[in-house]
Amino acid sequence: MKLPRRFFQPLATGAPAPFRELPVRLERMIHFVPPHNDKVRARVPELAGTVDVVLGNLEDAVPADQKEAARKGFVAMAQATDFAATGTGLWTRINALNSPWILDDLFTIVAEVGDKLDVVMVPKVEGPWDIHYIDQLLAQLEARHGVTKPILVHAILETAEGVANVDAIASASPRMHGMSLGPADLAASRGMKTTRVGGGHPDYRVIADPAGDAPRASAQQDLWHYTIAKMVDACMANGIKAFYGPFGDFSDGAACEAQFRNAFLMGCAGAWTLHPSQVAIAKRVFAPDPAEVAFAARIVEAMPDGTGAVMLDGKMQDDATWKQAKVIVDLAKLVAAKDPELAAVYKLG
Ligand SMILES: CC(=O)SCCNC(=O)CCNC(=O)[C@H](O)C(C)(C)COP(=O)(O)OP(=O)(O)OC[C@H]1O[C@@H](n2cnc3c(N)ncnc32)[C@H](O)[C@@H]1OP(=O)(O)O
Ligand SMILES: CC(=O)C(=O)O
Ligand SMILES: [Mg+2]
Repeated sequence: MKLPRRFFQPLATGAPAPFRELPVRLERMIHFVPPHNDKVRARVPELAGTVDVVLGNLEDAVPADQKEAARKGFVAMAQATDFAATGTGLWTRINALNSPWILDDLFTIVAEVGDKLDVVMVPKVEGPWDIHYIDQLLAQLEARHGVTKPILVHAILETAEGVANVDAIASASPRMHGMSLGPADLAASRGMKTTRVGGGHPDYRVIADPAGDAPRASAQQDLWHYTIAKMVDACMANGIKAFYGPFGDFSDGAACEAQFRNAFLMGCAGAWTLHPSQVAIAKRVFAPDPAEVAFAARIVEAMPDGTGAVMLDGKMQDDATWKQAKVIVDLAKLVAAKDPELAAVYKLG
């Protein structure tokens, strides 16, 4: 374990000091772009104003013979658009630590566009040692290329070993931005019997006790509940953010919305969008319900210093519900600052 006083020291001479607190940003969706696809990449300047984060994906879903094209495409798209002008995050997902591509990914991207990059997403993180490696390497590259803003790290939770080490991953470095569930690789790593990318499974259910000859009620359960809860606790305990990952069935918007909403209610800040049709779903889900915002605002107003006990509509409010209300009101303010339509609905001062 590193000494507490050394935790926030830069890991290379000339590298920027790590953030003490994460920058406050609205990240309802991390929109995946395949940078080797010229047609999709050409849309990025227009897309950037409509999503909270644009991520250039270099890992899975990019064929091995297109890895170099994806890397070059990412550099081109990062150079072509002023993401900061619209408050849009620019992220990349690099290849895995054991792949032949990761060094070229980081060496090229930090050299070419390190000053524009907000977050590096690292796949298949198994334990804190993976984060320490990336942390050190990024510091060396930041120093070499004069990058002045620290590049953050986001881990994908997608192996059984990673889940076992989730707390240690979350606290591995002040560079940690957050974590996303990777349901496809995680299912494979765990030996789960599903070919789906996220979402439920019709055979994962509970069944009511028999009651005579009546048909027994049965309901599908959420395969990801345990992992999301564990990830949210690890992230929030360490002041970083949790995200649902991808939902692979683009044809089933309702199921995507239900899965995203469960994650939102459980504490996640956002989810991945792989297809344009999922952006509107994420916008709908990862903004608080206007009726909840109105009630939360009444709680905050009724308890100006956040202490005591009051009754609102027959419901007891105290210091704890004030904190719950603050979560909702603070998020609504963040959303309102970016979305004039919701700002008009929320009517927050
Ligand atoms: C398990 C994991 O690791 S998940 C993360 C890895 N996976 C990814 O990153 C996949 C990202 N998404 C994609 O690459 C694409 O959506 C694909 C290849 C899966 C499907 O693409 P298509 O077959 O073109 O889908 P579809 O025809 O429905 O697309 C409709 C339009 O949206 C565009 N589009 C599709 N995906 C995207 C995207 N992610 N961003 C922007 N535009 C997109 C298409 O180019 C198409 O444009 P057009 O109407 O002008 O022709
Ligand atoms: C998100 C991801 O990479 C996975 O599900 O495997
Ligand atoms: Mg994966």
